[in-house]
Amino acid sequence: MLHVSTRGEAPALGFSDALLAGLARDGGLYVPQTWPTLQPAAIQAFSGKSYSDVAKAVLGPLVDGDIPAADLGRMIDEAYATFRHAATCPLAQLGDNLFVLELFHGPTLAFKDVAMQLLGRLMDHVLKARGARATIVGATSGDTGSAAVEAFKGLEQVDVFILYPHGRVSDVQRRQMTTVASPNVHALAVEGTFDDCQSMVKGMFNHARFRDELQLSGVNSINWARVAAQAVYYFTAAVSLGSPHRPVSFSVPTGNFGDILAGWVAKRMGLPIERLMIGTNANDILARTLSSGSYEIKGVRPTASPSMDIQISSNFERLLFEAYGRDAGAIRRLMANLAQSKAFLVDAEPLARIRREFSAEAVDETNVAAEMAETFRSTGYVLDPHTAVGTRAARALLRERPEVPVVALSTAHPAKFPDAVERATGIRPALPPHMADLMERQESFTVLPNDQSAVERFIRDRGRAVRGAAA
Ligand SMILES: Cc1ncc(COP(=O)(O)O)c(C=O)c1O
Ligand SMILES: N[C@@H](CCOP(=O)(O)O)C(=O)O
Repeated sequence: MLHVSTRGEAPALGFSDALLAGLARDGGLYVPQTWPTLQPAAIQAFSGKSYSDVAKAVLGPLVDGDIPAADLGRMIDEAYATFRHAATCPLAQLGDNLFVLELFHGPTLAFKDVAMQLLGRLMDHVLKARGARATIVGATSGDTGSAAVEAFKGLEQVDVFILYPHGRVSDVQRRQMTTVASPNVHALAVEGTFDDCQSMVKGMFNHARFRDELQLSGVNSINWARVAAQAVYYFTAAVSLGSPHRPVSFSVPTGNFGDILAGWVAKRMGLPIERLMIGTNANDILARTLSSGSYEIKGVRPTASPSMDIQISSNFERLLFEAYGRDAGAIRRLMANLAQSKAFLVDAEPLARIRREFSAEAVDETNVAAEMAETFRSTGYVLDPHTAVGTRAARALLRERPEVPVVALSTAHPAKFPDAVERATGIRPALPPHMADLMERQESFTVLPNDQSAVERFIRDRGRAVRGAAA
């Protein structure tokens, strides 16, 4: 199976090449040329299976033999053996037809581990098979970075550079990135926002000489393999609630749109998902876009859910590509408008298509705190502030269709955001034992200006120094 770019001007690539490429050479994002589908009987057969076995069945047709099935299966088993829960991603019930899908039982306590534990193994496997090396650059608002550092630390084939917004991630998130004493891992505190970090990463991919010289690779959800791996938990959750015979809706705390796009992919592959609810925090660009059709960047506001303090939702481009009937020219036009005037207008027909499958709800800071407090008071369950956006938005779906179960994705463990959780609930959640000494560990990071050439210079010098030392 080949993968095509949403902008239509980059070479079509197989799964392994798309995995290493990250961003397409025309600035677009890779998607499979066609969507494989799973028949209802195959989906029903997931009932009672382990998370790893469902992952093999869902990812098999997406990888399509590009990595031998036995190797893929072994890497899937190893990736999910790192999770601390027997079900990998268990469901908990908060109320009538309201469920939370706990995606935070991996090593760094956020949903990113689900894909990243596999991605690290896949990349290492492909690079070793080719006798190649890669320089991974990633932008993070806190969680992708920690998951990437954990998944790639100590690997011989890669140097990892993670850009995060200086002073805008939680202490736990920062320390997860800055206390890993591994020579191939570099935490870069950029004097800017997450959006600045993300556009610098995209800028590096679009700088052909730098990209080729350093053999750049990406671990953000611009990398198709990230989204593919995240589609799996929609299947496990829906099947445990009676799918494919019973439709289920999902509510997803959303920033870069990768997680909810994975739900759309699961639906495209045959999972009967009724609605996909985009939950945003006060950075509500996607909620505004769904209601008005106008995607308009207004500047980021810091919130209690910092990982979602994002304006440029990269993966929305993949949805637009589908909503425009895979018209890459239309996507190039929208993205050129975005680059030029920080806005674009979604045309009426594609907007209607998006609205047929997606709803959106913006949850402001008062309601995020109220959701954490009320949920704790009524159920004893402690939500992290990102998950609270998802459950609050889920309640809006339930008001419309109380008979359809809604699964809110729980994207982070509350201990990653102890200050916000304590303010809302009075409870200060403890870190799990494997991270108990996190606050005492020695930190190492470099502060860099919000300037692509300065960051490129650092990466070029440091990558070379590391490779020199290893030689
Ligand atoms: C804890 C948490 N929740 C939600 C999100 C939003 O997910 P996405 O960027 O895939 O929309 C993020 C960041 O990606 C996150 O770290
Ligand atoms: N919230 C994310 C932002 C990056 O998202 P990604 O899914 O595209 O990697 C983070 O925690 O870094």
